[in-house]
Amino acid sequence: MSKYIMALDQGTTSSRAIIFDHSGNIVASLNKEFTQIYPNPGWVEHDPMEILDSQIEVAKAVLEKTGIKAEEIAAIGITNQRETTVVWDKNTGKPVYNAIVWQCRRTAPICDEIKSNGFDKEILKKTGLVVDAYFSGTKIKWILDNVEGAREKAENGDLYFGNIDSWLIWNLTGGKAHVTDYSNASRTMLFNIYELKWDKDILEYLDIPESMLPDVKPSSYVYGYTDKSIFGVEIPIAGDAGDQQAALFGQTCYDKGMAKNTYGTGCFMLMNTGEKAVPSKNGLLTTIAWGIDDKVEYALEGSIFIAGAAIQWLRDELKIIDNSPQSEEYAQRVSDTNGVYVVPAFVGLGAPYWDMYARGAILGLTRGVKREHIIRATLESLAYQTRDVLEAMQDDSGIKLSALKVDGGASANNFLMQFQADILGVPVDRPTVIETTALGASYLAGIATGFWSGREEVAKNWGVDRHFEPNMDDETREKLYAGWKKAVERSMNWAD
Ligand SMILES: Nc1ncnc2c1ncn2[C@@H]1O[C@H](COP(=O)(O)OP(=O)(O)O)[C@@H](O)[C@H]1O
Ligand SMILES: O=P(O)(O)OC[C@H](O)CO
Repeated sequence: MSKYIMALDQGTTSSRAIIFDHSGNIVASLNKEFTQIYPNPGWVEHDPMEILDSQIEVAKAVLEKTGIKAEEIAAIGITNQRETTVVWDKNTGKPVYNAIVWQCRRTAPICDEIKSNGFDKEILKKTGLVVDAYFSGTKIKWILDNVEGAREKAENGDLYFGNIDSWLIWNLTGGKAHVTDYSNASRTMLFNIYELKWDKDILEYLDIPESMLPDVKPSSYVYGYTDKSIFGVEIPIAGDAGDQQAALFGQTCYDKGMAKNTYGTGCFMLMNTGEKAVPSKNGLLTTIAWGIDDKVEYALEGSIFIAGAAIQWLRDELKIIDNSPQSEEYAQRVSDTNGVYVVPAFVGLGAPYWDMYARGAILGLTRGVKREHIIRATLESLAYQTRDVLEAMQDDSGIKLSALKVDGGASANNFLMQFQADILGVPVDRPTVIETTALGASYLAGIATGFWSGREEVAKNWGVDRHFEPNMDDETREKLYAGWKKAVERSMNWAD
């Protein structure tokens, strides 16, 4: 009777519900954008209640739109913007503060202090992460130190911390399950990715009570059931993974050396490194890909903070395009950027630079520069940033990619994908389903509940929509890329 799986994909800019059938095809999808809150320069917040409401609203609406009954949903898979931090009172269910978003830079001074004490080396060794305001640990500390009464409540055991996955699961199960999965835990900067437990030394250093933290479970596992009041029936919640790890799973990168790049708000390249965690020499992160059947697999990750968000900036702040897809048409009206580079370091730079104080820059402006050039340069910046992390990844892993699998909203842009192949000198493969984040969460939930037998079965669903072959001579490629490196240098170490 149950014919479908529903994925709830809670991203940085929108909450999405997608229903998949047994062949991994999208039956229906709905999404809702929600408010981005910028209280100070470099600060980013979300309202956890708006996130929860928008997520439940699209889940109900997608069922209504298709006429599919809740009984026909075999399981729900959750996937989420990672690192974003919610702290709530477990007695009232109310957040004590807005969610502090992964992009938020407010905890840069805490990170500087960690580095000046040399504790960053210990953190890197235990968590695989470069100390940065990106991760949840310092965000929790900031809330406990700055929200009146929060520390006292936390010490009394009244507060829960969660990334968005935990916040959603706790609410969807009617407050029964306070859980997360290995992939999300590995993004908190509090989880020892080798011993697979919360790290007492880091918790002590940051003064975070362990009682706030969720139980860590596999990524494909029945965490609980939706409260009857939501869909009228109880549906198992059986998949949970951070959105980038879910995309790796949805792209069926199940073997060591397989990699994908997701072009959403940010851009995240992950390579499966199997049962071995590979430390990086080049500013990449070592992270948990997923935990299945009590075993974890690891990945190397290049995290780029601003990708599609730069296209939204062209739309919402500069107002030089009406919608994101229009960027493709404008970019193709000119044959190059007229020497312009856009470095979208709006919230600092992630991999491989890790500069919390870098800020955005437009370089190479002359009087002949038109909006088409700026739009094209903004799109090209996604491809240059990807080359930065691909080079680091190939060096760390010793593996040369024969093709790069892509997905996410901005991978629909053909100009960008062709330029990407050109600037990498590596072919780019776009699959038929570019909503691989949601697909991966569905696979995890479907595998846990027997809807699919396992990875071998779902791997058969992957197919190419379009292959982009590099078509640029080496000299042009290297000249353009050298210009990018020069532009990045100018944007670094800017903010106080
Ligand atoms: N055709 C396009 N060209 C360029 N960017 C696009 C295009 N379509 C969507 N985007 C960008 O992709 C992002 C949305 O992708 P999505 O995968 O939904 O992201 P997220 O999960 O981070 O919310 C937005 O930032 C949007 O600007
Ligand atoms: O919302 P996305 O898809 O850009 O993903 C955000 C990442 O999970 C941040 O680490």
